[in-house]
Amino acid sequence: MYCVRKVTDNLYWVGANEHRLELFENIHPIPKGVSYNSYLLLDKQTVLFDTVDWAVCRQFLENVEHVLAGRTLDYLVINHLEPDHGASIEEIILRYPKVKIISNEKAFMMMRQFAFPIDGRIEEVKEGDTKSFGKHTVTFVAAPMVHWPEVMVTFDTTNGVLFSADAFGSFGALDGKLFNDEVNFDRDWIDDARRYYTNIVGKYGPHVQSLLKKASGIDIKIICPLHGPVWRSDLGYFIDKYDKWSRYEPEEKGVVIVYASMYGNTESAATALATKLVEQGVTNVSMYDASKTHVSTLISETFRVSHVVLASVTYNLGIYPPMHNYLMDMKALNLQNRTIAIVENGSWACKSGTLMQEFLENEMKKMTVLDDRLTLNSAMNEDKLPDMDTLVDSIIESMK
Ligand SMILES: Cc1cc2nc3c(=O)[nH]c(=O)nc-3n(C[C@H](O)[C@H](O)[C@H](O)COP(=O)(O)O)c2cc1C
Repeated sequence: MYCVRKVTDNLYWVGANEHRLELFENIHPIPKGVSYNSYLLLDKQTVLFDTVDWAVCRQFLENVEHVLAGRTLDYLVINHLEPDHGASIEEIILRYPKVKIISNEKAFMMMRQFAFPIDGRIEEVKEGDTKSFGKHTVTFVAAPMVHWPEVMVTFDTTNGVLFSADAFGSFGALDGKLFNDEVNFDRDWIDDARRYYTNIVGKYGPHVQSLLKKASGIDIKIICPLHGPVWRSDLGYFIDKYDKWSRYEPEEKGVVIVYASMYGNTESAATALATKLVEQGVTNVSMYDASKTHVSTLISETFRVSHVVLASVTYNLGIYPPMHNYLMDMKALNLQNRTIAIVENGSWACKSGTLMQEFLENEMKKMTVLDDRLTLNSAMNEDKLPDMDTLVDSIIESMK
């Protein structure tokens, strides 16, 4: 059965939802699923904007056929070639053999690498080019590394619709809803949207900044991303989040405590520290076990707040592996501009604190490590209470 939604006059969502996939990009858990969005414009000519992942191709083809209602497909615009959007290109070509594909040089190069039969049907565009399909005229805007190097976004100057590729996307299946005003985004979607942005696009903050700069010069009315809700109201809310995330600015003053503990003593110290912070009025505190929390959530939470406490045991003279993995991921995603407090534990040769500090200061950018480190020898005992109090004071002072 087809399942489509009207976005605005002559424009339809023909994407599909995925509920069975465990791991997006075979890394990131998506318990709430994901949508692969594709949009079909019925103008004098018919234009499809991007395709979908192979897993939902059947549903997608049914949707396209339904909206076309007997018409043929004239154009396919590819803003982003990554296989979760480009995998169904060949199927579209097979069904609509006269279709012409509009994209840029890099995307066509990749289409050939992926062995799509595109020759004889390509129309190459570059930054600033325009194309009219009848009533609608679109402009193509390069957005390199707003996830992959070939990415572009397409702006419909006739109705203010921005086909934004992976920008402004979210994890989460739509399940009948389509628009941001049909969901409670701030309650039900923002955490997944943040986890999507920070883990998928987070590394490319400066590139997102340059896209935002270009976008600020155009009158956008509707944002059609390739995943998650379509934005037709309150655009500033989400643009502001993107601006903060891509500048590596925290959204909130708050503390995330990430602890790594084998026998519970470091965890117990982390809980005592959290309690003292809350008692002193810092209530925006969250705690995560590095062993049990997927690193994509740790990353997302670290982007959210201003302060992070890293509490780790020493493990064979090193940092405990899940904590080390989290630090490596932070570095890979270019995360910066946070204040870090360190709690270390060791039963005979405590090394984790110094190693974490060296990593933060030497391998990452603009990380402020507080001087007052808390060092535990196996467990948090009464004699360490003054050191913990000093660390708590230091965190609170740095939040002012
Ligand atoms: C496999 C293993 C390796 C460890 N290696 C070290 C080490 O190299 N140096 C050290 O001081 N403590 C080491 N420890 C002790 C821990 O760092 C920590 O003090 C102890 O596990 C208590 O903390 P916890 O209850 O939070 O796990 C090791 C513990 C385990 C189980």
